[in-house]
Amino acid sequence: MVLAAVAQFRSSSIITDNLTQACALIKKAATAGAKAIFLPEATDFIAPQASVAQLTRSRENQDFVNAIQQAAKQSSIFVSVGVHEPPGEHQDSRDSAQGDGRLKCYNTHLLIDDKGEVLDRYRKLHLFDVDIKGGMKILESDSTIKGSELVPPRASPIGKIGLLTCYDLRFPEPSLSLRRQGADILTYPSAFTVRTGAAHWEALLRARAIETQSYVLASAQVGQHEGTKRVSWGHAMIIDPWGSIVAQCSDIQPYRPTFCLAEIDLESLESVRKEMPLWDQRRTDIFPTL
Ligand SMILES: O=C(O)CNC(=O)[C@H](CS)NC(=O)CCC(=O)C(=O)O
Repeated sequence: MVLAAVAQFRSSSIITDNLTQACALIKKAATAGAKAIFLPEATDFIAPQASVAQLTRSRENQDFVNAIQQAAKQSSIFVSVGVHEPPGEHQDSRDSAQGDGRLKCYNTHLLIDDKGEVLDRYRKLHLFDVDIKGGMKILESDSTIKGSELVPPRASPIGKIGLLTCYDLRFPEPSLSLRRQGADILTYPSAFTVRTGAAHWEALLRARAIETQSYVLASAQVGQHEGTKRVSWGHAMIIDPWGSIVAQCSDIQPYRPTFCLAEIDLESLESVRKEMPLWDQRRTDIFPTL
């Protein structure tokens, strides 16, 4: 069995501050014995929409990913982290089809190994464009280009990791597809809103764990993001393949950067899947295979 750490903290618009707290958590999780740590969506910064394009292209933001890679290497730990990624170097031809002249970014989930190499780069497929009465109006697509592919699960010391992000949680298709491709662990670095988080966060995470019979690791932004109207729900947690919440970060205020830890037990994952063989029972004669 191996330990995984799932982080919870509040990113501001100061990239260097966010880097400092992320690196401190990486080190601490490694010292606690974790083989992988999962940092939230937008760990690099959360800022007003108007500054997203500029911050995404800033020097500090380039340095951010390099420094996280160094930290992973120094502490010999896998790191999953959500960042704003400028299109360009890794741009694919479909980006231009979505372009409307505005500078945009990808909402990218990076998986970095214990040598500091970026193994995978998943770009959020579903963008959070909503207008909720009593909640928030957010148009993520104003600043963000949607990704165009799912990344196959990646082998790691804690098992095969499937990469998703935040709002993707509401769509069962990518989690079913990742499970079919061999994932043991689904990861949802997030920044849920308070209104939708209170109503849906835990239910959705547990549903994804139960229906895929996989671990679900859900890191989260928490609290009020300075200079914006945004408040994040927190409640970062780890759910096992039976649907039990096996670890959860504190909800005591004032919020401090923190993580929760849980053993990833792939043997019990296999017995859950064997005892209730959902994958052999799927009606692929009636429903399409995802
Ligand atoms: O880029 C950033 O600044 C960070 N990204 C986010 O906060 C994203 C897009 S605005 N948030 C969500 O997807 C929340 C989903 C949610 O709350 C729900 O599904 O209910």
